[in-house]
Amino acid sequence: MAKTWWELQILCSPEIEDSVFWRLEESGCRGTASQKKGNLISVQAYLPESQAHLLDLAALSLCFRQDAVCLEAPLPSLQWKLIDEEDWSSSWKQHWQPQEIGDRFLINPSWIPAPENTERIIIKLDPGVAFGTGAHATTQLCLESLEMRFSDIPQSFVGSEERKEAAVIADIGCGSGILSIGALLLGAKKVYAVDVDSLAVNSTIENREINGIATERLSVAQGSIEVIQQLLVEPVDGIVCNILADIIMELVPSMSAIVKPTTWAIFSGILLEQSNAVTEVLEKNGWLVATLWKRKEWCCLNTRRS
Ligand SMILES: C[S@@+](CC[C@H](N)C(=O)[O-])C[C@H]1O[C@@H](n2cnc3c(N)ncnc32)[C@H](O)[C@@H]1O
Repeated sequence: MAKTWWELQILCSPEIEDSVFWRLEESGCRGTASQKKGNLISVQAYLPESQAHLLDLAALSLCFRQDAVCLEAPLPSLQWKLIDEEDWSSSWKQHWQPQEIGDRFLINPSWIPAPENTERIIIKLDPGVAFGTGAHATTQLCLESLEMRFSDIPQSFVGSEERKEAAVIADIGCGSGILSIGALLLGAKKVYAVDVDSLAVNSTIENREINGIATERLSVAQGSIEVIQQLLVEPVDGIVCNILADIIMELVPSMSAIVKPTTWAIFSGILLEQSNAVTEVLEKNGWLVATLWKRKEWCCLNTRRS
């Protein structure tokens, strides 16, 4: 049976854009994108009809309004309508534009010609319904951390074995595959990408093809760390894991099975107020938090084995 989606359109002030994204993410929305509309931000998101009733949408609208009141921002508006599967991707595509991230990346929607006169590394993406367009702070922090890992040795890592030798990487919660592809384009030798969501797995496979990456360099499978463990010949050199804090804390103990003494890891998807709890779990499991990078209310922990 054809799937139907709620198309949500939120018109809000820039101060609450991030909390709107956060609420949408928590509600299971996919394909979230935003664009400027005068002084306001228009945020578009999609939710499978089966996952939300009208009352849920009304509750979501109330949350947006409460957030705005807390932040003393103008009240946002939320409109919704039902659309068919065929319409949702074409509708969403109009709202997503190329975006520069960090010093080196340009995320280019696959249906827009990529610029030729750029020195940036171009990641071509059609995330479909998977998370990972690069619009979210948590993804940006990971891409920037990967840039750092693959750049010349920053002072703080002099003497360590981290950086370019870190060639085999695990991407846990790959979504659209944006981080896997970013790591490979920066010079990683091989990435093992996993996601519990089959739609994300399909999206990563599709984006692997769009970017002309050889199948053997990007292995994609449905599942989580246990799947990587089965596929691995030897421990990984690096891990990227952009999932919510609660899930990260659950997964950390089983990561020990895929690492070696020099493995580094980038953990993102963590709200600032959750960073202490995550750090505690990491330290108990043999990780040392080297740096905490923050953007808006999110943070990303750059770690290595202690
Ligand atoms: C926030 S998205 C990150 C997507 C992409 N890596 C990025 O950085 O934009 C988190 C992804 O983790 C997946 N996920 C959630 N729990 C997971 C688990 N236990 N193991 C593997 N993947 C998981 C979700 O399906 C989702 O695609």
